[in-house]
Amino acid sequence: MKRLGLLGGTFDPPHYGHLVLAEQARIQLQLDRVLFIPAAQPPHKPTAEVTPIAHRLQMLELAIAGNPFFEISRADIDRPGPHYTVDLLTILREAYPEAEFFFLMGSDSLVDLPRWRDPHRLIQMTWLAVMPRPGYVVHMPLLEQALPGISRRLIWLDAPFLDIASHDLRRRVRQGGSIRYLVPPEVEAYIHAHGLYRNADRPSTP
Ligand SMILES: Nc1ncnc2c1ncn2[C@@H]1O[C@H](COP(=O)(O)OP(=O)(O)OP(=O)(O)O)[C@@H](O)[C@H]1O
Ligand SMILES: O=C(O)c1ccc[n+]([C@@H]2O[C@H](COP(=O)([O-])O)[C@@H](O)[C@H]2O)c1
Repeated sequence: MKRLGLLGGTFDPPHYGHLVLAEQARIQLQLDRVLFIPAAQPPHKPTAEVTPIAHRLQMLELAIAGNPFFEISRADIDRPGPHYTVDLLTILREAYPEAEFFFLMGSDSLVDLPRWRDPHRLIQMTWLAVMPRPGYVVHMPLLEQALPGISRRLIWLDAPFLDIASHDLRRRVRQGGSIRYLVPPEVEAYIHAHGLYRNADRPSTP
C-alpha cells in the first residue's frame, strides 16, 4: 500500500464529520486506504468521561461498514495509553515501511498540535491533511512560529464546513434530542439500543 490515510480519534460517537473527512481525503489525496484508529485513551480527554472503548469500536465498525477503502486499526487499543500520536506513527512505520502517511484531522486538532507530545518530530513523520472546522481558524504565522516548517507539511482539504461534533451529539442524546442525519443510522440505533449518553454516568462495557 503506497498512500495511507490515518484518522485517529475518540469517536465517542463516530459521525458524518469523521466520514466526510476520510472520504474527501481519500479522493483528493488519492489514498489507497484510510485507517480509522480509535484511541482507547486519548491524551487530551479525561479518561473518566470517555465511553468504554468496546462501545466506541463497535460504533466505528458500523459507521465504516460498506466502504472497502476504510479499515479499523487496533494500534491505539492494543498498547497501553495515553495514546500519543508520535508513538502511533512509530509503530505504524514498522508495520508499513513503504507507505506515505497522511494524518487526517480537523482544524481544531491543528490549532492544538503545538501542545501534543513531541510535535516537532511528529511533523517530520507524516503529512497533515486538514479539514476546516467551524469555530477553529488557524493562524498560520503563529502556528509556524510554534512549529517551524509545519506549512510545508500541511495539505488543506476542500470540504464543506460540517458543524457536527461528538460532544454536541452526546448532549443532544442526553437532553432527549435527535441525532438523526448527523450519524449513520446504524450508529444511531446502537446508541439507543445500548442506552449510551443518556446521563452523565458512563455506561459499562458491553
Ligand atoms: N465535523 C468535523 N469536521 C472536520 N474534522 C472533524 C470533524 N469532527 C471531527 N473531526 C476531526 O476528527 C478527529 C477525531 O475527532 P474526535 O473523535 O475527537 O471527534 P470530535 O467530534 O472532535 O469529538 P468531541 O466533540 O468530543 O471533541 C479530530 O482530528 C477532529 O478534528
Ligand atoms: O500525541 C498527542 O499528544 C495527542 C494529543 C491529543 C490528541 N491526539 C490524537 O489525536 C486524535 C484525536 O484526538 P481527540 O482527543 O481529538 O479525539 C487521536 O488519535 C489522539 O490520540 C494526540
